[in-house]
Amino acid sequence: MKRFILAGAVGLFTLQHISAQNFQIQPTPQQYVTLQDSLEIPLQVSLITDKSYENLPAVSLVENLWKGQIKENGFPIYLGIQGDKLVKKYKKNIPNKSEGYYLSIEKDKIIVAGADEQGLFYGIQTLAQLLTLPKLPLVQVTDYPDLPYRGVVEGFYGTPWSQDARLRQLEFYGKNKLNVYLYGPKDDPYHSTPNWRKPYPPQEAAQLKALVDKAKENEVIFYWAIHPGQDIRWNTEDRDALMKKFESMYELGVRAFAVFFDDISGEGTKAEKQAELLNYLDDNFVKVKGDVAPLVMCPTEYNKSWSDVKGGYLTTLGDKLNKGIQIMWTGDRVIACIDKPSMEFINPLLKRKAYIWWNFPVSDYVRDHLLMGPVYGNGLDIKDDMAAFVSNPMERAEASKIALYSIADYAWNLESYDSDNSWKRAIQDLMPQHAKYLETFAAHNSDLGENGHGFRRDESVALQPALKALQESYTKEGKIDEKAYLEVSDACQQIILSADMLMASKTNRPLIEEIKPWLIQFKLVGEYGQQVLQMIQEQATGKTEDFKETYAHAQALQVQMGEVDATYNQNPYQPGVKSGSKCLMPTFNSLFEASTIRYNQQQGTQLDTRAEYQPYTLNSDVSQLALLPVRRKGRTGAVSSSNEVILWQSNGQLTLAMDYPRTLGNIVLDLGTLDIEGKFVLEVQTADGNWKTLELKPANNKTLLVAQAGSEQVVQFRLKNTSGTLQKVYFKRCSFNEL
Ligand SMILES: OCC1=N[C@H]2[C@@H](O1)O[C@H](CO)[C@@H](O)[C@@H]2O
Repeated sequence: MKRFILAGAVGLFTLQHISAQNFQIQPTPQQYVTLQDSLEIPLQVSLITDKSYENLPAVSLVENLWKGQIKENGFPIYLGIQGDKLVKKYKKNIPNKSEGYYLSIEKDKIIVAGADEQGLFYGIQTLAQLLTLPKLPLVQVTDYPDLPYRGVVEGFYGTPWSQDARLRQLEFYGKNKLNVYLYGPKDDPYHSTPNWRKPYPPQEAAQLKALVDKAKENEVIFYWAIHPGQDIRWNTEDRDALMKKFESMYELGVRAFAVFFDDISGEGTKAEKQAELLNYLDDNFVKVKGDVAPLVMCPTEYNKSWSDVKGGYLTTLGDKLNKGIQIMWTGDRVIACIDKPSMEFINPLLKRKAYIWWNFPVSDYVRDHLLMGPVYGNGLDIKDDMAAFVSNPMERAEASKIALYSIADYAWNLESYDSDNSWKRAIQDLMPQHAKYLETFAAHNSDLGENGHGFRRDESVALQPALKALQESYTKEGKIDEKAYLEVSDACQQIILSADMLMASKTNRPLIEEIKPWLIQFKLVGEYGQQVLQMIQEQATGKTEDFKETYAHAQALQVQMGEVDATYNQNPYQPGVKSGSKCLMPTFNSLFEASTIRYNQQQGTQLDTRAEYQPYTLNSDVSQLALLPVRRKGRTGAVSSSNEVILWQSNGQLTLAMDYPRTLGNIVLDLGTLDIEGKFVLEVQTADGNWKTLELKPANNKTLLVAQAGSEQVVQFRLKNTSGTLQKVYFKRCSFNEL
């Protein structure tokens, strides 16, 4: 951010943190100048503004800030928009940028002048933030966004956000200067196949109307998206059905529309047809209505790893789609940070700036993890390369706000973005009373764990050196690094304290309710860490009589963690509750095992040394399957499912190997189709090394297939594409149970 030091008649304007708390305006403004002075917050104000602004969101916002204290002879606040007589003399101060504003707080008046009505609204939002300080600092803020569209696409798989969660989100977007919300929850049947052709029933329609109104109040463009591709027919009947659906949404007040063609297969994936349909909508709906925002579309090839440039899908869209239509892009992979090379690849193909759909903090492919860490990894030098930056969040709306706060910060002012500083402010904003505790929780609940996309995040960053030192000194030499020991021990205390304080918090209950399973687990992780620290201490100092009980206590905590993981959040994809899974738990488990091994050696005992054990190993030469994690719960094993279409090459295979021969019961598959005859073969290798084919039978009225593994012990099983050609299937389920 550019800050100015101006010396002038009224003395040196110097920069200072406006108040002790290192207060910062959010998002970080392009320029602000603070004077060496402040004023008491005016108790009564008078609004001087053009008559026609009465119903503007900006004016309602000011009226809310001084509820009932708007009086004729109050402290004057001038509200204007570039071109008004009222703010004529500030003409040169108002940035010539859409959504820009100039805010000046002076001894005898406040001026808020917007480049447009959105800018005026944002100037008031900034004023609202300054009003949270004890006194109003004298400032001059000249501000505007780097990107024209910034916001959220509710585009994840899983439980759609509730009405209340969405209303809170829209308020949050207003406060953080995010101006776009794209409504596209995959599991809303009226958004996607098969009911996209039907109008919303009255209750849902009323709820959507309420969202549209709330969005308007917060200067957020409410995009309603449709996801017709899985069963759309390229004929006038479906085209008219789509127009009719758009019309019904327009009746509800929707003035911005999107068409998503992601994660589909078959007829709907044809670029020429997609372009033809969108141009038709553009010419016959958007342009006819005149008050509708530019169309946004999500392509089927929405990331580089899936695009076949020579195949021409992207260039067809780039060449044929009307120039005003925005085209979304998730980057080099489904889940990837966005940088200059990514933009240099896609923009020439689309012949326009890509509209970035950033798949973070979405967690619908790692549903047992929370993504509460800092937002980092996107380029700070690409503000002129993107048409938009919208985030696809977690199905947990409140928990997503840590990331969304920073995404707002990044997208408004890329060059000044500082991920760690922004993350801390996001946490402070979400839970002012318990920021310290929420920061402890968020710091250790940020990585995704192993996943099919291979996307990872830092976790437990501040504690990593101590964890590493403790683990190395003990596992290698049986010695205890005292400094590291104390640091980890304090951290475990902090973890337990934070979990308890957050679970009992009276503020932000919606957030606490969302993350409660993870808070329960987090506390157990802290307690487990304490017991493991005691185990290595007792083993190293020869306190053998205590070791056995501490060991038993640690095991009891392992059992409880297993039960939490088996009880909460039991979705069919990545069930359970993982916490501290990248650094804390692996370290504690390795110390548990190492101290038990040493104890057994010392005492000649046979205590079970396994902390948590994974007997199944996945191997695959199908790239979208190769990294999928395998989970074991009790006697059931399951490969994590994928949301997208799998390009399964001919002879491609997936194998699941056992650590030693085991007797399996059923093997259950769901490839999104029953038509696998002559396409896929399932075989098992028995302990004698022979392979035998298993018969897969439909198991329900959908696409589930089941095979009996037989009574012999199995070393591995394998699913192979024997069709001789590429197969496009889903990978919704691959699970098995041990007898
Ligand atoms: O259009 C981009 C896109 N569509 C899918 C895909 O990204 O992966 C996301 C993360 O799994 C998922 O939430 C989304 O619905």
